[in-house]
Amino acid sequence: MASNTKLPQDNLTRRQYKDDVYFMSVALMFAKKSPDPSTQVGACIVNEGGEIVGVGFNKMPDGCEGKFPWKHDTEDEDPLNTKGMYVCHAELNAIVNKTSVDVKGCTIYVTLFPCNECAKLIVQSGIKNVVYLSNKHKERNGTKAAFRILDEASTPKNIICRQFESKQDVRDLLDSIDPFAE
Ligand SMILES: O=c1[nH]c(=O)n([C@H]2C[C@H](O)[C@@H](COP(=O)(O)O)O2)cc1CO
Repeated sequence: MASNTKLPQDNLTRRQYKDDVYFMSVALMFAKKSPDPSTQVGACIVNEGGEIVGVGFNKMPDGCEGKFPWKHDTEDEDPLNTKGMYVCHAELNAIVNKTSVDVKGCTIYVTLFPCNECAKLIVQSGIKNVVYLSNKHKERNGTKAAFRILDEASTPKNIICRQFESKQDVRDLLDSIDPFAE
């Protein structure tokens, strides 16, 4: 990215902006590992020193792969036959897979705006920044409740939640990778 390029989000430093592009790219790559046939979500947690301390994607609980349906709740009226009851969200997996003692003060990059359950986890774990890409489920009550949780918690806990706006820079970064370059 040329140094005179206008930052898409004016309140970000150039360093923060570049970090956003790198870490959202990591979250997107992990999303590709998700077996969910309809929505693959990835999350990447970064500490205040700029180190990745957790990654995750949405998947069934360990040992339960292939044992529960990937059906959406619109496809079966019995909730027990739908994925929502069983799937572990990307944020949960990233938090429980952490390589550090805790994730206090960290930033979570997530490819989809968190649901209410993940918003609770994020707040309780001490994560300070949430950077999300898509908000395709904004009409869902879970998403609306998550907004409320993050918003209300932001005053005492200083949580900052913002949308990632640099999709083209992620494409450019990933396109520029040549694993065989000398
Ligand atoms: O924050 C999230 N993190 C996350 O991993 N997910 C997962 C759960 C499901 O596997 C999938 C959502 O599926 P769908 O878009 O078909 O409702 O994304 C969903 C959300 C928010 O809804």
